[in-house]
Amino acid sequence: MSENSAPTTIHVSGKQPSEHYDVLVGDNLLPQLPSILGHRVKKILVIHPRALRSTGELVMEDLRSAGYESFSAEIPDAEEGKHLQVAGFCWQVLGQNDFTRTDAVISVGGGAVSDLAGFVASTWMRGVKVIHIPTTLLGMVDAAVGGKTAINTAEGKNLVGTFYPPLAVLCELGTLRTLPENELLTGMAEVIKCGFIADSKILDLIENNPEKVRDSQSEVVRELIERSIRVKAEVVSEDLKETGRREFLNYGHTLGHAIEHAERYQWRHGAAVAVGMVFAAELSLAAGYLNEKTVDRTREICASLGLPTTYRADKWAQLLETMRRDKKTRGNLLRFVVLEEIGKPRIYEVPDESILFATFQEISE
Ligand SMILES: NC(=O)c1ccc[n+]([C@@H]2O[C@H](COP(=O)([O-])OP(=O)(O)OC[C@H]3O[C@@H](n4cnc5c(N)ncnc54)[C@H](O)[C@@H]3O)[C@@H](O)[C@H]2O)c1
Ligand SMILES: O=C(O)C(=O)C[C@@H](O)[C@H](O)[C@H](O)COP(=O)(O)O
Ligand SMILES: [Zn+2]
Repeated sequence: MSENSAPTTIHVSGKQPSEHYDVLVGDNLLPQLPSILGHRVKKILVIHPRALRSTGELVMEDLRSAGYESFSAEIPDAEEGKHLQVAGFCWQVLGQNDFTRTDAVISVGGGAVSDLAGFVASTWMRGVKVIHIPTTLLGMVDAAVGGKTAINTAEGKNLVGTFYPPLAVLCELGTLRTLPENELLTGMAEVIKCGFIADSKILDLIENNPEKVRDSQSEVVRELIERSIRVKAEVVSEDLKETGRREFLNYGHTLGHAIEHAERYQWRHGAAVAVGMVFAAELSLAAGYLNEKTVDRTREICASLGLPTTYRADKWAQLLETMRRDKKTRGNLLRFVVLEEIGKPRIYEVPDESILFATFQEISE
């Protein structure tokens, strides 16, 4: 793919002016930062993990040459970064450097970084601007878009957070060059999710391009990124605060988050979501909505990318306990996103927990 191909702009809208922003996908997007930030911003905190130190420095150099005062906060890697203490460290850096309400935060990293940085920006002085520069596939197609921010607590994943739309999202495709293959493939789980809940062309593209789908710089991966962002942008533009349709983006996540918690976050989010999607497809079948062919397709497409499709049988009691704290739960009522058919998700209110256990037998080893 040419490094100079024109960027694609996908607009996210909302009820308030602050809920409108662009997601840019392409190469050499950093020069656009000053026009996005505007002239009132003076100081910028760049939040990144150690693995993205050199990319963070590049961003800071660009900002300095554009006249901004820039600072960095290097945070622990991956899920270790989504902790209250890490947010506290970032608030300290903002405080010690006299950041005011007109200053800004930029995240450089995967979904763990944009979740944490978004949370920090939304709470510092009750909200300063944030721009996300996602450097993983998963960050580009999902985490950096849509305004959900989060940290974990001992009891579960993403239990504390805010809805806080960014000022912009810059998906620099070149940053994916250094992404390990496992990160690219686990990110594909969220792409597959978009395929099942909204855009079946995504599934065709993955099935028909087994090699290109593993090449982060291929046209196929770019198309998958853009299609997935469009799915997410469309949903969150209508329902930022998850009062309805946004719950569909949680397909595969009820069990997925419980697996991440059971594994003490040693599994990647996308890997856990892959198992969660197979479970959700089986539950859709057990509930009488979905056909067996689509369940098989779910298993096959995940397996074709090396994503897990089964989980430990002995963990059921722990998983069920954690799922009771899922954000879709209402009182004692567990609620799952299921499919009627591809592109037609719906909510299933679990009438009797025995159906969950029976479904788990279909995916446990
Ligand atoms: N807010 C949302 O809407 C939303 C949506 C989906 C997922 N999430 C969250 O996102 C997180 C998962 O995101 P993720 O899969 O990006 O994981 P991650 O942020 O943990 O990054 C995965 C790994 O890739 C490394 N990395 C990142 N970019 C790299 C690059 N360009 N080159 C080399 N290494 C690189 C990171 O250092 C890390 O070790 C989870 O915490 C999940 O809950 C949030
Ligand atoms: O954006 C959303 O809404 C999603 O559900 C997207 C998910 O892929 C993502 O993992 C999200 O962080 C899960 O949110 P949560 O509310 O279940 O914590
Ligand atoms: Zn997710």
